[in-house]
Amino acid sequence: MSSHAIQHTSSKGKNRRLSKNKNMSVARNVSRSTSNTWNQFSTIRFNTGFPLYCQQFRSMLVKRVLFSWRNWKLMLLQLLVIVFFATYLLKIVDLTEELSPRKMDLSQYGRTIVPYSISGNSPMALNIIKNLETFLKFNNQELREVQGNVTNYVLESKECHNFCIVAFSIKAEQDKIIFTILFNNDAYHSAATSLAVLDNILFMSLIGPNASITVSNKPQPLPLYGSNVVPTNGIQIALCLSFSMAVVASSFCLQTMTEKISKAKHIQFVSGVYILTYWLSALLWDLICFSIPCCLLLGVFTYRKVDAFVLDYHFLDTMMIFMLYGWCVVPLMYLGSFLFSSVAVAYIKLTLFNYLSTVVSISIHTIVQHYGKDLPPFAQTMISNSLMVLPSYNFAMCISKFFDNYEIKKQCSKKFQIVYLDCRNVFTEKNVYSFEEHGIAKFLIALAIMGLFFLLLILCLEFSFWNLKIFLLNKIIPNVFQIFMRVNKVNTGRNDIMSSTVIEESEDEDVENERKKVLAVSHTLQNTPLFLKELTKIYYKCPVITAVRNISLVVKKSECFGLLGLQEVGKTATIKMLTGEEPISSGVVFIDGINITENIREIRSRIGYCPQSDPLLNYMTGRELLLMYARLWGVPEPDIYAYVEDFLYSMHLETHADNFIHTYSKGSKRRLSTAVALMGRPSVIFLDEPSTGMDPATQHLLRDTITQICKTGKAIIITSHSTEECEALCTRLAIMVKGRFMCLGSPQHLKKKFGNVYTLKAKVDVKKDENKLKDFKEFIATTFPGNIKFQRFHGIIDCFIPSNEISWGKVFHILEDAKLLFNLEDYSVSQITLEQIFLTLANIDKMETDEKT
Ligand SMILES: Nc1ncnc2c1ncn2[C@@H]1O[C@H](COP(=O)(O)OP(=O)(O)OP(=O)(O)O)[C@@H](O)[C@H]1O
Repeated sequence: MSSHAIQHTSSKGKNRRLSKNKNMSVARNVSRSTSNTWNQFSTIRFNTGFPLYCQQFRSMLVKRVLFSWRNWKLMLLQLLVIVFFATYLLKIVDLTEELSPRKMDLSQYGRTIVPYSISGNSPMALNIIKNLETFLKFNNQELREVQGNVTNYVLESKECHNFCIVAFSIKAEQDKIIFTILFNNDAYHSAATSLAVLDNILFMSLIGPNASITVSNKPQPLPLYGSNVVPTNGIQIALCLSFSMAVVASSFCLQTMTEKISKAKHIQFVSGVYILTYWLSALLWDLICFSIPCCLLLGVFTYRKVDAFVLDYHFLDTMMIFMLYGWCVVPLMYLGSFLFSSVAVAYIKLTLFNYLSTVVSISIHTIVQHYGKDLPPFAQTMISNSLMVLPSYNFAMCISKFFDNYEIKKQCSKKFQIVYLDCRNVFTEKNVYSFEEHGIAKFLIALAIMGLFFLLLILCLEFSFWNLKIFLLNKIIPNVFQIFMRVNKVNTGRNDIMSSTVIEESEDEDVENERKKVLAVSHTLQNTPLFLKELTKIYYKCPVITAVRNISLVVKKSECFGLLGLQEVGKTATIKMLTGEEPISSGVVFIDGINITENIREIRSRIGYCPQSDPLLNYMTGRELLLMYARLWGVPEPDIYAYVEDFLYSMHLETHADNFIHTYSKGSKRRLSTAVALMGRPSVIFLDEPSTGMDPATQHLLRDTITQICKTGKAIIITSHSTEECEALCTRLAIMVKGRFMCLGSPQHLKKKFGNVYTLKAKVDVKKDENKLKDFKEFIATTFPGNIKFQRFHGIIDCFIPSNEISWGKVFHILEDAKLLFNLEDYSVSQITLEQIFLTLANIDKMETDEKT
């Protein structure tokens, strides 16, 4: 069956490429082929149970892999940022615990002036001055002899104030020479440098002009702080990694957010994907992705010689810490994505959250450790335990303590131990995985438990989200609103804000009959594909918007029902309620006998849905997307390629099948979204303006496809602005105005019912007499009594006159007489079309207003 379908498809595709102008004949061929195709589909045995679960898991995993693969530039950029930051920050921290020595020589200060004064006459003193001159010349310094006391010169010379670091006073007496060195107390290390200069010239005087002494200032290792003498580098390393980790972790919200915003997630659930499959496959792939930057960080540790994390198989421990952090933080990012409605905002805010939560939690931890001794023990425990809710805190603690533990053991095993270290056994022999103060066991366990908790929270939210939403939107918000209204009424004396929800208006006979039918035999009709009773949708904004008002309807198998209406009349709101995108405010909806409010998950696997905006995954090709949805529905693998090929063909998409969706035109995207909605085995298919942006040939093709699908027993609900489309497709339709059905019935019925009307268009010459227009209106109203609706534009009157008992001849006779009487320039009378019925009913408010004026 399948291979036959593919051959059939390709030959037809070739025909179409031969001539662009044969679109209509192609459409007819398609009609023949699709009717066979849809019949063949009804014989496919869809997978269920475990095979379906595996198939769905596979398709969800493939989707994630494609997202990462196709966004490789973004991923690469992220990896580079992570490696760069980690490498750079670890360099700043300088982990070689011994600080580098600083040379104590004058050239460190640039070119300086070295003033000296000499008194007395001694060959030795002269030799020393000579050596001083040689030494300073070699170091590019200026030697300057001053007369009198050098101290006075230093005090009085402005130049010396800025450029003198060292000054000499040499006093030769009978049996001794007195050297006095003055050093600039404002400059760092000037005392040591001055002595180094003196030592050098004395050494040169003793050994010879080539002798020299290099003096360096080399600090001791940094003292180690804390009650139990714990090095501080661990915390610094954790802080260095925190930014990289924040960037990586928050990137896992990207795909989830994209799918949520484009409604692709909703459509995947509508296509039957299990909640568990959706999230577990996402988590599995994201953890695999998370391991890549972690491996790179191990490389950075090796390069920066952070031995604690790599030597002696410690890279395995480090990897375990990283992966446990991933397990915990990735579900948290998924949860975070529930809060936002923009991908960029979510990414930035979650990155900030991850980074700041590390910095803040470590700061709190440090403050409590050093200054919290006055706090009662239970308060200390409570603070540190509450911080353990944060994945970033647990991760930072694991990294810090793991590093500190290794370093203490390393330092204590040296022959000469650092004086500040406490190398008692209690600190050196403790296992790093212990629950003691230096151990990381409790943080690892916290990461594992919190990860599981976040994952369960996601699943709980997904399972109970619908009920929560119903509770919030139908119980809490209306009550809060009522209270607000009462307060408002008391304060302002007004009572008009809610009044829009309780307007009682007379109803069309057919609409009323449908309601009566629904109310009378609701128990037997509930098993039909779609059953709605008194469906209402209220948006609690200011002012309150009643988007859908008490509509009742039954749609049977093989029926295509059209919702026709102008913009903002409640078509999409109705569809959103019927597909579980939004909860109903009041009323009852049954799909296949299942109550939508009580069992939304069961409902989702029985509907197909094409929303108004295309719920597509732009990084996939059309074929990949349809393959994914076919797998979600459980189409068996041997049939799946032919199945998808037939959908591509029936939607005229086979030439674009292997192009990325982001390159598709609006019309092609619409066709692909429609194909997604028609796939699988839903009982009811909802198509919200499916033909928007399609060319006429493709619209024709779509109509054929929908007609054929209807014949297989599915019910289709379609919203449209086009009467032509509804007339061609729908077995019944309703025209919606202000959230209500204005009329309901088959296109023929509506034409018959509203067709006993003539449309009269007349142009009155108002230049001669402006009152003629008004007079002519009154004349029409009295001559053709009944339901006359007027529209007026610049002297042209457009109105409907009842055709009951008035023949064409009589109408023309009356109008010929009126032509002279009312200065008619021209007029025409014709039979009303469905479009005019639609426009008349849809515009009824505007016309009523016009009529009053
Ligand atoms: N989420 C919402 N919050 C508040 N008001 C809303 C919301 N969604 C729809 N509405 C309001 O409900 C009314 C009906 O909107 P709806 O989207 O159902 O119109 P529509 O008939 O589908 O129009 P269109 O043909 O343009 O899609 C409008 O007044 C709209 O502003």
